[in-house]
Amino acid sequence: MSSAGENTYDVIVLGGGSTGENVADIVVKGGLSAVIVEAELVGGDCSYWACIPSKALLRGPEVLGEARAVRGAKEAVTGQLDVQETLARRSWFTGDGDDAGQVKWVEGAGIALVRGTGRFDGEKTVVVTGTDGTETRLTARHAVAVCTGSSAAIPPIDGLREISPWTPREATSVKEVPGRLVIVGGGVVGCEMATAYAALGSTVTVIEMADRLLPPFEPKAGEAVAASLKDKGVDVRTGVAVTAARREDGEVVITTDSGEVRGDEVLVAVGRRARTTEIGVEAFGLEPGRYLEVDESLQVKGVPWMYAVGDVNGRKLLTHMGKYQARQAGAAIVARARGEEVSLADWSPFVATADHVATPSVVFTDPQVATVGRTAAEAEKAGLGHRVVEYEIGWTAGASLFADGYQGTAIAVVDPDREVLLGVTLIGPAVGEMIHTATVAIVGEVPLSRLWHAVPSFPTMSEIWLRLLETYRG
Ligand SMILES: Cc1cc2nc3c(=O)[nH]c(=O)nc-3n(C[C@H](O)[C@H](O)[C@H](O)COP(=O)(O)OP(=O)(O)OC[C@H]3O[C@@H](n4cnc5c(N)ncnc54)[C@H](O)[C@@H]3O)c2cc1C
Ligand SMILES: NC(=O)c1ccc[n+]([C@@H]2O[C@H](COP(=O)([O-])OP(=O)(O)OC[C@H]3O[C@@H](n4cnc5c(N)ncnc54)[C@H](O)[C@@H]3O)[C@@H](O)[C@H]2O)c1
Repeated sequence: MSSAGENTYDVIVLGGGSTGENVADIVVKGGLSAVIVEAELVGGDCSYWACIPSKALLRGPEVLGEARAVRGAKEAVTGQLDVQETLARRSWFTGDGDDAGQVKWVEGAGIALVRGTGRFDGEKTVVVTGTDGTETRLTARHAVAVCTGSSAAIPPIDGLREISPWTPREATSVKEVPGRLVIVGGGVVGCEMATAYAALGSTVTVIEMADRLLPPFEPKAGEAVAASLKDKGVDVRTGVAVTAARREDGEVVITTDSGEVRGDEVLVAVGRRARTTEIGVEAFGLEPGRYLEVDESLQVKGVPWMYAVGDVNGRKLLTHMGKYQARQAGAAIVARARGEEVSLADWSPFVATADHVATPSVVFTDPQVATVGRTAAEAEKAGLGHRVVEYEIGWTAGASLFADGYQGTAIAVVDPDREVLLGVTLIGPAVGEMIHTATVAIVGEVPLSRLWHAVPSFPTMSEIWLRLLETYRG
């Protein structure tokens, strides 16, 4: 191996996904120098194999569904989804795997980039091995931010790994739609991909081991998504365990505790694993393959110069939360480099408090599921006093204008002592754009008595806020 370079930066960012890019940007804006080490594509999973391509695949069917739900417009929708154009639009968004645009952004932001696979080689030191075997040794003056993300988990099911199942990467970068797709896992990826592939023309089977789809969400969310998937011809099997998998005459055969399912491909969507297996964290007493445990400023416990930000710490596996953590960790790194005090109190500029109490997410199924904060079950588990308020979104004038026969539910979990929101779930078409209102109310701990003065415009779906408050008052 040759040694191509020896470089010192204030901060090394290991992994140039959406999280790593943001850590580097914040520390450079704070006056420090930073280098990003990236093994694959700058931009990471979100840009090429996750959020962006999956949402691009889902948007066309969603638009058609919205048009078909309005009398007068639906008569104009006489054709079917154009599958090739849908795939082409998806590929346009991912740049067909070319990260030149993001590299340009990195350069413009004043961040150095070293391509290759990084591994710790001593305190604050990372050795990067390029594809040609060249090694570059990088040293950090202040911090190394581990932003290596997560990869698809493959459960230890007899024969499954051997049949090279699809992971979300294959599902989101598909060039040819399979006739029959079996999806193992009815969580967020499973439900979104079932929605997309049903629209793209596949015959889809979803196998979920829990007793409902989207288990961590309010039960009505999984029920509504299951009903809609079934309407679209998807075979939804809940409470079913997969016991074995094999390929037979070009087919995949998935054996479950209640019979066999056959398909052309199988997508495994049962969650994620931390990408910490081969980065040398064992040298610092950390366990490879596990999520890195951090304090509220995203500093790795027991290793003060190391930060773990984004998916790799396992706190919230969402792009926007990784980027939020990046802003907080970046601010903490800059402050500590200046010798300034870093407050770990809730909501300080250096901590990721929203991870615990106000994480929003939108599942882009039909109907959409938009949530923030705690579900009723989570409030119960945390021992928090709570009252649940529900209202049918379709009863608002805004929703009834948005779609004929609009079906949807709003669920608010309220702290009855402080009279503030603990959590909100919205289930229905286009609710994703409404959830930020709830995020602001929860982060701001806005009392319901004050929220009463936040008057929603008529006739918009936001009228749901007034209805929820009226229902709470009784
Ligand atoms: C199908 C799917 C759809 C999703 N949709 C959404 C969505 O709509 N909204 C949302 O908020 N979230 C979504 N997510 C989750 C989201 O993709 C992740 O939370 C996000 O990508 C995490 O970003 P990250 O930067 O922490 O990790 P990553 O994006 O995984 O980036 C980590 C980077 O580190 C690099 N790396 C790893 N190891 C090394 C090493 N040793 N040396 C150098 N580089 C290394 C990798 O190559 C990678 O580029 C989705 C996930 C999936 C699977
Ligand atoms: N729109 C979004 O924001 C979005 C979209 C996709 C993914 N994501 C993120 O990516 C993460 C990973 O998504 P995911 O769907 O892979 O994980 P997930 O944790 O959301 O769902 C995995 C599902 O698989 C089930 N399961 C586990 N083992 C199984 C088995 N052996 N057989 C059958 N079912 C099994 C679980 O019960 C669970 O319902 C999500 O938690 C989310 O944070 C977000």
